[in-house]
Amino acid sequence: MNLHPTKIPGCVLVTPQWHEDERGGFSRTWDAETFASGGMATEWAQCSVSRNHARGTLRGMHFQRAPHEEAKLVRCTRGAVYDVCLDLRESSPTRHQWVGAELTADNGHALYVPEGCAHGFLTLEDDSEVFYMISAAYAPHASGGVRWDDPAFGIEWPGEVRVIKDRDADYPLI
Ligand SMILES: Cc1cn([C@H]2C[C@H](O)[C@@H](COP(=O)(O)OP(=O)(O)O[C@H]3O[C@H](C)C(=O)[C@H](O)[C@H]3O)O2)c(=O)[nH]c1=O
Repeated sequence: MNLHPTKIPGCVLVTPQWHEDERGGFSRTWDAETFASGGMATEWAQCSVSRNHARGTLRGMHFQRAPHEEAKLVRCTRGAVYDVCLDLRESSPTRHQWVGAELTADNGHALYVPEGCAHGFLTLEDDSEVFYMISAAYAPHASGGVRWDDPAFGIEWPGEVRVIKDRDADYPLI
């Protein structure tokens, strides 16, 4: 497993280090010691999965309000998604900046989204599935969101948004 810091402090691309033999390959996807060395979550409160029927499905941009902020390790376990971390931390030097990564079942890449950032993804294939490891218990009353297409952020999505929940489409512009 390799950690690749991004321009957003605390947001890390995690890539597999395959141990291959005639059967295939094996790679670590998370371990407490490595994540601790990177200042990342070493405990998880829940794991969740998101299934998406169609290419062009957008979920996001979601965050959890204090004291229920979530750190997330997000990976695509079927198909492909374009995953985005958006920095909303008041004191961050990269506030309102974003990073994106193509996560696919084939590449095995994962994006670590630190607390205080919003997260969202656009599916790039039909029947794409996303697996989350999340550092805090689900707190629906603390959920919030910002617009995927807010010009204040300028997120460059690599495809048409064809399916989006009204709740997500109707978040106010900041
Ligand atoms: C997030 C969540 C949802 N739910 C239930 C609540 C609803 O009945 C149903 C769908 O919830 P929602 O529409 O909020 O799911 P998404 O739009 O995929 O939300 C997620 O999408 C973005 C991209 C994220 O990063 C978060 O993981 C999360 O906000 O699952 C739960 O029971 N537990 C949970 O942790």
